[in-house]
Amino acid sequence: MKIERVELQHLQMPLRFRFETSFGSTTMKDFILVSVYGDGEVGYAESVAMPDPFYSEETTDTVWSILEKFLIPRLFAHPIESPEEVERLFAPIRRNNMAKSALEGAVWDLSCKQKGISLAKALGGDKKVIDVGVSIGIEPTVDEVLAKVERSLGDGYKKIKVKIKPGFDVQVIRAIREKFGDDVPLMADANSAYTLDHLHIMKELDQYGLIMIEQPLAHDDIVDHAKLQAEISTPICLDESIHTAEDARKAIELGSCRIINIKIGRVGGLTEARRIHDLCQANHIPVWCGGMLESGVGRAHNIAITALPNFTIPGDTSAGSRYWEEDIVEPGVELIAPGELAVPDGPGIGYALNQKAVGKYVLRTAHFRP
Ligand SMILES: O=C(O)CCC(=O)c1ccccc1C(=O)O
Ligand SMILES: [Mg+2]
Repeated sequence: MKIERVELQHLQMPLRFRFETSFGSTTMKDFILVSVYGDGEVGYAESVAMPDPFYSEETTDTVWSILEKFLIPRLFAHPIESPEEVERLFAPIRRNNMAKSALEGAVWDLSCKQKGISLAKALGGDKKVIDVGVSIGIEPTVDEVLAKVERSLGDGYKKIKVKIKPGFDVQVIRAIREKFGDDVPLMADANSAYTLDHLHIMKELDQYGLIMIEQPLAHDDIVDHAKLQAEISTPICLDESIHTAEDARKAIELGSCRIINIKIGRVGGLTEARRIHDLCQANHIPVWCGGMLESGVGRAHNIAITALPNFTIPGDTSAGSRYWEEDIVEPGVELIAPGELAVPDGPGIGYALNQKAVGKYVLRTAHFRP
């Protein structure tokens, strides 16, 4: 593969809403856009690390640093035939999965554009349309959550995920069930806010027919999750605890979850994301694609991986206009029917960059050549 240069851009985009989870709240999306150039084409991807190390240990600045000091030099130093080889190239560097994923994803996009095939197809996905859901943050009041649920159901979203934390959990779920009924495909995401001491709350939540409870316990745990799963009938879904296919294998063996949320950035790239997908498929564990408030670039990558067959549960990749006044891709990532996104069939991610918008949001840029 011909790789001539790499560009890093640190972007800051204002969100249309304040997004709160059990670990913090944000009104600004801060990320690194990676562009890899070769043979007249450009591949794009974005890093999903946040400015603060609250969801994971990585931050926007650690991603920049690891890319600059280690990953980009390794990519330049070792010729590769295909994007599948990038993972092995980066393997000596421990963790830093979001940094790895940002560069690996841009190489995947570049490779697809050089070959003239879509990223979804290159990964082995053949869906033309994917079902998607929304992720609703913690709000100052239950009524504000209800208003967002109502709007999301109106847009036809196929899964409603609400964030919970101790003190803002059972009453939210109960209110949603009372107002919208038992048929709403509903789930809760705790972002590791609970321990086994909260078993009584988990047993209460267990009464509401949730599709799943996402990451109730510690971010680095799979043992207590197995104990909890044995106590409740609602499937547990792991997010923060799964960084590799090996993590997924162990969690499945232990019975720590019945569903896995795959985030390309959290697992270090598209190659590992697909490996986890395949492992889960072989073990009858359904998967779905999580979101990290991505710009259109990250959203396009999420759509491509969701085209794989074992992504049977609607993910968090909702329309770009929910998040942005002006996105950095053209056309915008928008619903083609209620709760449905199209899988582009153009080369690579299938969306073009809106350079004028990028120019509006960029804080710093750096260029790298072999
Ligand atoms: O709308 C989205 O992109 C999903 C948002 C979301 O749930 C999330 C956003 C940032 C960090 C962690 C999570 C999560 O899934 O836990
Ligand atoms: Mg989550």
